[in-house]
Amino acid sequence: MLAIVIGVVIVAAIIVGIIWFRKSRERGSSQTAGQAAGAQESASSASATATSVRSVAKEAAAQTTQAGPSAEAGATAGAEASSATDESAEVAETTEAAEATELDETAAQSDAAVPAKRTPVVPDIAPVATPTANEPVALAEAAPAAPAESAPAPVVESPEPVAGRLTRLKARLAKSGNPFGKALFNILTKDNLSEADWEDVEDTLLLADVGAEASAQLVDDLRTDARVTGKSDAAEVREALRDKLIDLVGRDTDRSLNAAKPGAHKPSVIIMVGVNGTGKTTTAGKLARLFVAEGKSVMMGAADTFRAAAADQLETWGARVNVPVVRSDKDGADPASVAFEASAKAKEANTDVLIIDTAGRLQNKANLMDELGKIRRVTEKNLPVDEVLLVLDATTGQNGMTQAKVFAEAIGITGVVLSKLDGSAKGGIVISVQKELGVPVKLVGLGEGPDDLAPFDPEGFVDGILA
Ligand SMILES: Nc1nc2c(ncn2[C@@H]2O[C@H](COP(=O)(O)OP(=O)(O)OP(=O)(O)O)[C@@H](O)[C@H]2O)c(=O)[nH]1
Repeated sequence: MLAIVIGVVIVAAIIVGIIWFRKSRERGSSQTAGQAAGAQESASSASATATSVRSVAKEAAAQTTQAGPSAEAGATAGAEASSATDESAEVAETTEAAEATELDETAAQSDAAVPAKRTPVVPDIAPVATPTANEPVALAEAAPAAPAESAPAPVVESPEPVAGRLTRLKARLAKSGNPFGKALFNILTKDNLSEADWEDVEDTLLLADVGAEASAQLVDDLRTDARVTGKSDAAEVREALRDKLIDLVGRDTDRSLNAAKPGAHKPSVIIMVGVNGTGKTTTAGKLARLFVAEGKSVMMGAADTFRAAAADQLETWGARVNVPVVRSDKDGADPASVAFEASAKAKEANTDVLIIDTAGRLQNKANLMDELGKIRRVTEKNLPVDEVLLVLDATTGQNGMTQAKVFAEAIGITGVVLSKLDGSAKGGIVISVQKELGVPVKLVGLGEGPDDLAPFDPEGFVDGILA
């Protein structure tokens, strides 16, 4: 009996032991499962962070993809136009590209931090980020060099000093087929001048476009001068003739440009007028150089909107001596609006001189009056007009005189530029134009070279035509 009881107790103890062992095993495995779930959660959150960084990286990479071609376009535009807008666009695009690269690297680092979840995502990033991020960076590095290569700094010239220009050009004047003074001298040094010789003197003057009135006056003066009629030596005849010619040209006339006078307005405005083809644009360019040679600051206004190439021509002249040109990009724009803008800009920049080029091709006097009057009026809203220079082609002689009078009536001129005197046999126009228009010849054009414009000097001119 005792043995049976002991056996039952042992069996019960074994059963309790088994139950306890099982329960404790179950508790242990649920803890492990919880820990496993926690670990899984952290892994997912790390993965989420990585995914969000990647999505920023993707976005940046997408911007980079867009930035690629536009940066290229920007670089090209910058090279061609050196536009500030393009440059800043380029800078912005370049920054985006660099940021994209940076973000991409960050994303890659984050990925590296969660190797377990990274494997399926990496191929997503890699193909997008790598090629597109690198392209613009390469372009960005190349971009600053591009404008320097395609737009070399223009060479700025130093114009020839003004003093002595006419001396240099005197020889050209003598060779120009213009030495009517020399023809006169040859007649006047003959012995016993006959009436026919005096007629030859007058004809020579008329052919040289001295004008009827001035020619008759000169012949009278010479006939009464004992140094000429008294059959004295050649040197005396030459001296007498030289004196008379200088008097006729105007020995003491004030020929200085108003802009160069003490107390000139600043900016001092000069308007160039004249018939088409006389050399207005060329003279405006040469005149700018003349002022630059004197150390003055200059601006030009391209109000010749009639001839399409005139503004380009003026810009080329300006660029050579660093003189800015105000122009319209539209062909046939209102010349008065260009003059207005030019005078406003010159005033703002406080330049010493503003030179305004105008068109010469006007059908009739009413048109001319309207256009030139308007140019003058709108300019005067900003600045007073100190000078109106009429450019007269010396080769056209008396024909040009009629047109010159129309311009003088239309706008009122303060001086004449006699262009193309180097190729003219009609240098006498210097005398007749002054007599008929009542204004001095202030400048002469003696060639197509940039510095072939000189202040008119009566003695130098007479010496040139007597040589
Ligand atoms: N030989 C010589 N040629 C000159 C001189 N001045 C101007 N020219 C030439 O004359 C031609 C016409 O000059 P432009 O300046 O274009 O004439 P423009 O008056 O502005 O002409 P439009 O705009 O049509 O009214 C050009 O070939 C110039 O080189 C000069 O003093 N001597």
